[in-house]
Amino acid sequence: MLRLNGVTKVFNPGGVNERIALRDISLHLAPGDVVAVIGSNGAGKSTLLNVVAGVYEIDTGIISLDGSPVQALPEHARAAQIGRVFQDPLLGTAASMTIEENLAMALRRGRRRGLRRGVSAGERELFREQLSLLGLGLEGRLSARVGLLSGGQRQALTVLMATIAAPKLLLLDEHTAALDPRTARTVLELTEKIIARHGLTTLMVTHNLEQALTVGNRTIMMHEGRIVLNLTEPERSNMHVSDLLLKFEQISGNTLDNDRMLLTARG
Ligand SMILES: Nc1ncnc2c1ncn2[C@@H]1O[C@H](COP(=O)(O)OP(=O)(O)OP(=O)(O)O)[C@@H](O)[C@H]1O
Repeated sequence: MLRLNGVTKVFNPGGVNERIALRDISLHLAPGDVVAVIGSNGAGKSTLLNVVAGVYEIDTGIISLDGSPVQALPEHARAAQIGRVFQDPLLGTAASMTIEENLAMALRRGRRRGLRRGVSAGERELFREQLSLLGLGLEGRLSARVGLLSGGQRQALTVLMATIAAPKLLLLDEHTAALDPRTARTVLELTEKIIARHGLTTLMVTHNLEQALTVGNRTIMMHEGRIVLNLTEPERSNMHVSDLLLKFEQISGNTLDNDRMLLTARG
Protein backbone atom coordinates (compact mmCIF):
# COMPACT_ATOMS: atom_id res chain seq x y z
CA MET A 1 0.00 0.00 0.00
CA LEU A 2 2.62 2.50 1.18
CA ARG A 3 6.15 1.58 0.20
CA LEU A 4 9.39 3.40 0.94
CA ASN A 5 12.54 1.94 -0.54
CA GLY A 6 16.00 3.34 0.20
CA VAL A 7 14.69 6.82 1.02
CA THR A 8 17.25 9.45 1.97
CA LYS A 9 16.57 13.10 2.71
CA VAL A 10 19.39 15.59 3.20
CA PHE A 11 18.76 19.20 4.22
CA ASN A 12 21.29 21.85 3.09
CA PRO A 13 23.49 19.32 1.26
CA GLY A 14 27.15 20.20 1.13
CA GLY A 15 26.75 23.19 3.44
CA VAL A 16 27.87 23.66 7.02
CA ASN A 17 24.29 23.09 8.10
CA GLU A 18 23.97 19.78 6.25
CA ARG A 19 21.53 17.44 8.04
CA ILE A 20 20.85 13.89 6.93
CA ALA A 21 17.29 13.64 8.20
CA LEU A 22 16.48 10.24 6.65
CA ARG A 23 19.08 7.56 5.90
CA ASP A 24 18.16 4.74 3.57
CA ILE A 25 14.67 4.22 4.98
CA SER A 26 12.72 1.20 3.78
CA LEU A 27 9.24 0.60 5.11
CA HIS A 28 6.17 -1.20 3.85
CA LEU A 29 2.65 -0.67 5.17
CA ALA A 30 -0.03 -3.20 4.29
CA PRO A 31 -3.60 -1.92 3.85
CA GLY A 32 -5.09 -1.21 7.28
CA ASP A 33 -1.73 -1.09 9.07
CA VAL A 34 -1.68 1.50 11.85
CA VAL A 35 1.92 2.30 12.69
CA ALA A 36 3.07 4.35 15.67
CA VAL A 37 6.34 6.21 15.08
CA ILE A 38 8.54 7.13 18.05
CA GLY A 39 12.09 8.38 18.44
CA SER A 40 14.44 10.88 19.98
CA ASN A 41 14.52 14.60 19.15
CA GLY A 42 15.60 15.17 15.58
CA ALA A 43 15.30 11.45 14.73
CA GLY A 44 13.51 12.23 11.46
CA LYS A 45 9.89 11.47 12.41
CA SER A 46 8.33 14.66 11.02
CA THR A 47 10.56 14.52 7.98
CA LEU A 48 9.32 10.98 7.34
CA LEU A 49 5.72 12.22 7.33
CA ASN A 50 6.68 15.21 5.20
CA VAL A 51 8.34 13.14 2.48
CA VAL A 52 5.44 10.67 2.46
CA ALA A 53 3.05 13.62 2.08
CA GLY A 54 5.20 14.89 -0.80
CA VAL A 55 6.05 18.15 1.02
CA TYR A 56 9.79 17.56 0.53
CA GLU A 57 11.60 16.09 -2.45
CA ILE A 58 13.71 13.07 -1.55
CA ASP A 59 17.35 12.66 -2.51
CA THR A 60 17.38 8.92 -3.15
CA GLY A 61 14.86 6.10 -3.14
CA ILE A 62 11.21 5.80 -3.99
CA ILE A 63 7.95 6.32 -2.14
CA SER A 64 4.81 4.85 -3.63
CA LEU A 65 1.20 4.72 -2.65
CA ASP A 66 -0.73 1.84 -4.22
CA GLY A 67 2.05 1.54 -6.77
CA SER A 68 2.16 5.23 -7.84
CA PRO A 69 5.18 7.32 -6.88
CA VAL A 70 3.99 9.98 -4.43
CA GLN A 71 6.35 12.66 -5.81
CA ALA A 72 4.87 12.30 -9.28
CA LEU A 73 1.31 12.87 -8.09
CA PRO A 74 -0.03 16.37 -8.73
CA GLU A 75 -0.79 18.36 -5.58
CA HIS A 76 -4.60 17.93 -5.82
CA ALA A 77 -4.30 14.14 -6.21
CA ARG A 78 -1.99 13.95 -3.21
CA ALA A 79 -4.41 16.04 -1.13
CA ALA A 80 -7.23 13.66 -2.02
CA GLN A 81 -5.22 10.53 -1.22
CA ILE A 82 -3.45 11.60 1.95
CA GLY A 83 -5.18 13.04 5.04
CA ARG A 84 -3.01 14.77 7.60
CA VAL A 85 -3.47 16.15 11.10
CA PHE A 86 -0.83 18.32 12.80
CA GLN A 87 -0.14 19.00 16.44
CA ASP A 88 -1.65 22.48 16.41
CA PRO A 89 -5.48 22.36 16.38
CA LEU A 90 -5.47 25.78 14.69
CA LEU A 91 -3.68 24.46 11.60
CA GLY A 92 -6.29 22.05 10.30
CA THR A 93 -9.39 24.23 10.32
CA ALA A 94 -10.41 27.70 9.15
CA ALA A 95 -11.54 29.67 12.25
CA SER A 96 -13.68 32.22 10.43
CA MET A 97 -15.65 29.58 8.54
CA THR A 98 -18.48 27.48 9.93
CA ILE A 99 -18.25 23.80 10.84
CA GLU A 100 -20.18 22.80 7.71
CA GLU A 101 -18.06 25.02 5.45
CA ASN A 102 -14.90 23.46 6.86
CA LEU A 103 -16.28 19.96 6.32
CA ALA A 104 -17.45 20.84 2.79
CA MET A 105 -13.96 22.09 1.93
CA ALA A 106 -12.47 18.88 3.27
CA LEU A 107 -14.96 16.72 1.40
CA ARG A 108 -14.24 18.50 -1.89
CA ARG A 109 -10.48 18.47 -1.44
CA GLY A 110 -8.84 17.43 -4.65
CA ARG A 111 -12.04 18.00 -6.60
CA ARG A 112 -12.88 20.89 -8.91
CA ARG A 113 -16.02 21.93 -7.10
CA GLY A 114 -15.16 24.69 -4.60
CA LEU A 115 -17.39 26.25 -1.97
CA ARG A 116 -19.10 28.70 -4.33
CA ARG A 117 -22.23 26.61 -4.73
CA GLY A 118 -22.69 26.28 -0.99
CA VAL A 119 -23.39 23.19 1.06
CA SER A 120 -26.01 20.80 -0.36
CA ALA A 121 -28.74 19.14 1.71
CA GLY A 122 -27.11 15.75 1.12
CA GLU A 123 -23.75 16.99 2.36
CA ARG A 124 -25.37 18.56 5.42
CA GLU A 125 -26.96 15.22 6.26
CA LEU A 126 -23.63 13.44 5.87
CA PHE A 127 -21.91 16.01 8.12
CA ARG A 128 -24.62 15.66 10.80
CA GLU A 129 -24.28 11.91 10.74
CA GLN A 130 -20.46 11.96 10.89
CA LEU A 131 -20.36 14.63 13.61
CA SER A 132 -22.85 12.74 15.76
CA LEU A 133 -20.43 9.79 15.78
CA LEU A 134 -17.89 12.04 17.53
CA GLY A 135 -20.29 12.35 20.46
CA LEU A 136 -19.35 15.99 21.09
CA GLY A 137 -22.71 17.55 20.21
CA LEU A 138 -21.28 19.29 17.14
CA GLU A 139 -23.99 17.89 14.86
CA GLY A 140 -26.36 20.55 16.21
CA ARG A 141 -23.88 23.36 15.54
CA LEU A 142 -23.25 23.14 11.80
CA SER A 143 -23.43 26.91 11.34
CA ALA A 144 -21.20 27.76 14.30
CA ARG A 145 -17.86 29.33 13.47
CA VAL A 146 -14.98 26.97 14.14
CA GLY A 147 -13.12 29.71 16.03
CA LEU A 148 -15.68 29.28 18.82
CA LEU A 149 -14.79 25.63 19.44
CA SER A 150 -12.41 24.36 22.13
CA GLY A 151 -9.00 22.98 21.13
CA GLY A 152 -10.21 19.40 21.59
CA GLN A 153 -13.41 19.92 19.59
CA ARG A 154 -11.37 21.58 16.89
CA GLN A 155 -8.86 18.76 16.72
CA ALA A 156 -11.65 16.14 16.63
CA LEU A 157 -13.18 18.09 13.74
CA THR A 158 -9.77 18.18 12.02
CA VAL A 159 -9.49 14.38 12.27
CA LEU A 160 -12.96 14.09 10.74
CA MET A 161 -11.98 16.54 7.99
CA ALA A 162 -8.79 14.62 7.24
CA THR A 163 -10.74 11.39 6.78
CA ILE A 164 -14.13 12.44 5.37
CA ALA A 165 -13.02 12.11 1.75
CA ALA A 166 -11.80 8.54 2.40
CA PRO A 167 -8.05 9.04 1.88
CA LYS A 168 -5.77 6.08 1.19
CA LEU A 169 -3.43 7.12 3.95
CA LEU A 170 -3.76 9.07 7.20
CA LEU A 171 -0.77 10.91 8.69
CA LEU A 172 -1.00 11.99 12.33
CA ASP A 173 1.85 14.20 13.54
CA GLU A 174 1.66 14.25 17.37
CA HIS A 175 -1.94 15.31 16.89
CA THR A 176 -2.93 15.09 20.57
CA ALA A 177 0.27 16.54 22.04
CA ALA A 178 -1.04 20.11 22.42
CA LEU A 179 -4.19 19.03 24.27
CA ASP A 180 -4.68 18.54 28.00
CA PRO A 181 -4.43 14.84 29.00
CA ARG A 182 -8.18 14.21 29.26
CA THR A 183 -8.99 15.90 25.94
CA ALA A 184 -6.01 14.15 24.33
CA ARG A 185 -7.47 10.80 25.40
CA THR A 186 -10.89 11.68 23.98
CA VAL A 187 -9.43 12.82 20.65
CA LEU A 188 -7.26 9.72 20.44
CA GLU A 189 -10.25 7.45 21.10
CA LEU A 190 -12.23 9.23 18.39
CA THR A 191 -9.29 8.91 16.04
CA GLU A 192 -9.05 5.18 16.69
CA LYS A 193 -12.79 4.84 16.07
CA ILE A 194 -12.56 6.68 12.75
CA ILE A 195 -9.50 4.66 11.67
CA ALA A 196 -11.28 1.40 12.52
CA ARG A 197 -14.51 2.43 10.79
CA HIS A 198 -12.73 3.13 7.49
CA GLY A 199 -9.90 0.60 7.92
CA LEU A 200 -7.48 3.47 7.29
CA THR A 201 -3.80 2.83 6.78
CA THR A 202 -2.13 5.22 9.21
CA LEU A 203 1.27 6.56 10.25
CA MET A 204 1.08 8.20 13.68
CA VAL A 205 4.00 10.07 15.23
CA THR A 206 3.67 10.13 18.99
CA HIS A 207 5.83 11.11 21.93
CA ASN A 208 3.70 8.93 24.19
CA LEU A 209 5.37 5.54 24.55
CA GLU A 210 2.30 4.02 26.15
CA GLN A 211 0.24 5.05 23.09
CA ALA A 212 2.96 3.76 20.83
CA LEU A 213 2.42 0.25 22.18
CA THR A 214 -1.37 0.28 22.40
CA VAL A 215 -2.58 2.21 19.36
CA GLY A 216 -2.59 0.37 16.05
CA ASN A 217 -0.78 -2.85 15.23
CA ARG A 218 2.85 -1.82 14.72
CA THR A 219 5.50 0.42 16.26
CA ILE A 220 8.61 1.78 14.62
CA MET A 221 11.40 3.54 16.46
CA MET A 222 13.64 6.05 14.69
CA HIS A 223 17.08 7.29 15.64
CA GLU A 224 19.38 9.60 13.68
CA GLY A 225 17.41 9.19 10.46
CA ARG A 226 17.13 5.41 10.60
CA ILE A 227 14.39 2.98 11.58
CA VAL A 228 16.11 1.11 14.38
CA LEU A 229 13.21 -1.01 15.57
CA ASN A 230 10.18 -2.35 13.73
CA LEU A 231 7.80 -4.08 16.11
CA THR A 232 4.89 -6.20 14.95
CA GLU A 233 2.49 -8.50 16.74
CA PRO A 234 2.74 -10.69 18.72
CA GLU A 235 6.08 -9.30 19.95
CA ARG A 236 4.58 -5.83 20.41
CA SER A 237 1.78 -6.90 22.76
CA ASN A 238 4.34 -8.38 25.12
CA MET A 239 6.37 -5.18 25.31
CA HIS A 240 6.16 -2.61 28.10
CA VAL A 241 7.38 0.96 28.02
CA SER A 242 10.44 -0.08 30.04
CA ASP A 243 11.27 -2.74 27.39
CA LEU A 244 11.02 -0.09 24.69
CA LEU A 245 13.43 2.18 26.56
CA LEU A 246 15.85 -0.70 27.10
CA LYS A 247 15.70 -1.71 23.42
CA PHE A 248 16.50 1.85 22.44
CA GLU A 249 19.52 1.92 24.74
CA GLN A 250 20.78 -1.41 23.42
CA ILE A 251 20.41 -0.33 19.80
CA SER A 252 21.67 3.24 20.00
CA GLY A 253 23.95 3.20 23.02
CA ASN A 254 22.02 6.25 24.29
CA THR A 255 19.02 6.81 26.48
CA LEU A 256 15.92 7.77 24.55
CA ASP A 257 15.99 11.53 24.63
CA ASN A 258 12.92 13.44 23.64
CA ASP A 259 11.91 16.50 25.60
CA ARG A 260 8.24 15.81 24.93
CA MET A 261 8.38 12.09 25.69
CA LEU A 262 5.72 10.65 27.95
CA LEU A 263 6.83 7.54 29.74
CA THR A 264 3.56 6.37 31.24
CA ALA A 265 4.04 2.74 32.17
CA ARG A 266 1.45 0.13 31.32
CA GLY A 267 -0.28 -1.32 34.36
N1 LIG B 1 13.30 22.21 6.93
C1 LIG B 1 14.45 21.81 7.47
N2 LIG B 1 15.62 22.40 7.15
C2 LIG B 1 16.79 21.98 7.68
N3 LIG B 1 16.89 20.95 8.56
C3 LIG B 1 15.76 20.32 8.91
C4 LIG B 1 14.48 20.72 8.39
N4 LIG B 1 13.53 19.91 8.94
C5 LIG B 1 14.18 19.05 9.76
N5 LIG B 1 15.51 19.30 9.73
C6 LIG B 1 16.55 18.54 10.47
O1 LIG B 1 16.37 17.17 10.15
C7 LIG B 1 16.53 16.35 11.30
C8 LIG B 1 15.25 15.57 11.55
O2 LIG B 1 14.24 16.48 11.97
P1 LIG B 1 12.72 16.06 12.26
O3 LIG B 1 11.98 17.31 12.53
O4 LIG B 1 12.24 15.17 11.18
O5 LIG B 1 12.90 15.21 13.60
P2 LIG B 1 11.79 14.69 14.61
O6 LIG B 1 12.10 13.26 14.87
O7 LIG B 1 10.44 15.01 14.12
O8 LIG B 1 12.17 15.53 15.93
P3 LIG B 1 11.30 16.11 17.13
O9 LIG B 1 10.85 14.93 17.97
O10 LIG B 1 12.31 16.93 17.85
O11 LIG B 1 10.17 16.90 16.54
C9 LIG B 1 16.92 17.29 12.43
O12 LIG B 1 18.33 17.32 12.50
C10 LIG B 1 16.38 18.63 11.98
O13 LIG B 1 17.15 19.69 12.52
